Amino acid sequence: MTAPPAPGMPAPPVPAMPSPLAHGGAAIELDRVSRSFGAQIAVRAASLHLAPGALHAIIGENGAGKSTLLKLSAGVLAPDAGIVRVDGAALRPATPAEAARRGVGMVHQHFMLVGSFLALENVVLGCEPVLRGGRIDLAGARARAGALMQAAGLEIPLDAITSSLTVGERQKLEILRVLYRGARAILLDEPTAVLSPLEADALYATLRRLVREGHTVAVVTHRLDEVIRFADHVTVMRRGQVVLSRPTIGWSTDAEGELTRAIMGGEPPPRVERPPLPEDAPAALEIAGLTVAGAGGQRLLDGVTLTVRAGEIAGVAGVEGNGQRELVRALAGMEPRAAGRVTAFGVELSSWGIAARRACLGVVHEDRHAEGLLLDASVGDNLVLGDLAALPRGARGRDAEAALIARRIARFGVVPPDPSRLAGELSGGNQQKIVVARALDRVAPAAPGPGEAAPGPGEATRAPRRAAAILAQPTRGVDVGAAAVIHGAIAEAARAGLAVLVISADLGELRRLCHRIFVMRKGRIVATLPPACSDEQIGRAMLGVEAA
Ligand SMILES: Nc1ncnc2c1ncn2[C@@H]1O[C@H](COP(=O)(O)OP(=O)(O)OP(=O)(O)O)[C@@H](O)[C@H]1O
Repeated sequence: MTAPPAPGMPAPPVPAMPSPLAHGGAAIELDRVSRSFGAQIAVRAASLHLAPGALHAIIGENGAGKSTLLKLSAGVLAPDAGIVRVDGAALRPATPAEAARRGVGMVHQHFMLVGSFLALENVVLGCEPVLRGGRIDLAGARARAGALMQAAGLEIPLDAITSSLTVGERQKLEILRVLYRGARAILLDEPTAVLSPLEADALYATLRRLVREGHTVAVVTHRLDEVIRFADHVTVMRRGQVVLSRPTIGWSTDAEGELTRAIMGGEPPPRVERPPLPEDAPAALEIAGLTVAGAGGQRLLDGVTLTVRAGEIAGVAGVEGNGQRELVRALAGMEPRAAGRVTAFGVELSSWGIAARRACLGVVHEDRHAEGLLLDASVGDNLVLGDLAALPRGARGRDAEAALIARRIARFGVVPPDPSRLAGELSGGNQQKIVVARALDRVAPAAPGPGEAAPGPGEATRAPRRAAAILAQPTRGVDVGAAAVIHGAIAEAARAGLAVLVISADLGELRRLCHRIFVMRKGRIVATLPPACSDEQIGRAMLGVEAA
């Protein structure tokens, strides 16, 4: 046993514990790498060096080839031409297993976790430590995972069922999985798209810590403020090519403008502002006492009461998992356990079937894969899903359908503009454009379709008419240009007399677009704030913290 230091004597230095993180970083080099999918060239002769000890940001328009570039770096895809090298040696075979063996791990845009497993089981899945006799050494795995969490600054309840974790926790779990496999290079595809600003800051704190340990970190993102605040090096891709790769120091004072111009190859689009709200605008969407009980009887949505007027854009802010998903599902008629009243221009929706509800509300759910798209169906089919029966009788048929699809593709700039492609083959941002195009163009077409009349506020109707757009995370994963198009369409919907409810983790988006911001916490509306409020005010309401 060591004797305690004598009074007044300095304590002897504590020997530094070796970090449980794998040592050093893996240098990844892409040397004139190309990759096509059929006739589509996703990455074209791209060269890039991802150096250890630095955080690299990869940015660019939707469909520019960023995810493909990351997958090539992690052996998920093999290049058609060119070479991927890890620590100077070619990555052969180009498989995820070989990349992992060489210290490269990837966290995908859509998580790859088994929901019914414990978090710890997901950490060891595929590389389970086995005791003599064949039993899995969960105690050993827990100790190793715990040490890694501490070293990387991650907090994850390892004994929780994975499906009960928040999105932020699942994201951390994916990172822990990669570290557990000894990764020295971590490549993350749009990791912050699903995170609140606070969670995103915490993620970058972890990534910066890994960089300090000498790891290589690369992040694909659409959020330019993150690039400016956290990245050491930025690479811009356009149409499959690397068009710029440079350190982030030395930008002019307008770094965001410079990055936007590099991404778009031209001037950024003008910002969309909220349209004026007429003083006498009538109530269009009224929600009274909307409640959703969970399977265990707990209230996921707890008596939500709010009114959105015709022409108003109302925002909903909140830490993810505080009832936002249930609110959207209940409004869409998808929550059998929902109780309460929802009326559209005075007509109670529960008395109408799902088709009538769909004609009256355009809804975008937060998880486009689970609730928005048929990935194995064509882009065209996805763009008009649920709409064809609602077309006026004289306007049905193949030509009308093709015209509707073409209009939606053009209006929202879906790339490639080919209705026959499978939705699952489009880049994430272009998939997002499809779900937003379908919802918004249904209730607020750019120009009224054949036989359609634009909704005007006020008059009494027998059946519910187009009344509202409910949009959860409408610009998640889309580039600057596409976000401007979507914001423009939201403003048009409001000008056409619809009530618009935007649920978003992007507070800047809410403050710019909305006339009022509701804050949700534990299934309730806990505050209603003006758009001029600060992030701090919204943050305090989100967390239930009283003002000092
Ligand atoms: N599995 C696939 N099959 C067919 N085409 C694909 C496939 N994966 C990607 N592509 C195409 O390759 C191009 C680049 O896609 P990628 O996902 O790399 O873009 P991205 O820059 O990551 O876009 P986003 O920001 O929207 O996620 C797109 O045109 C896309 O449609």
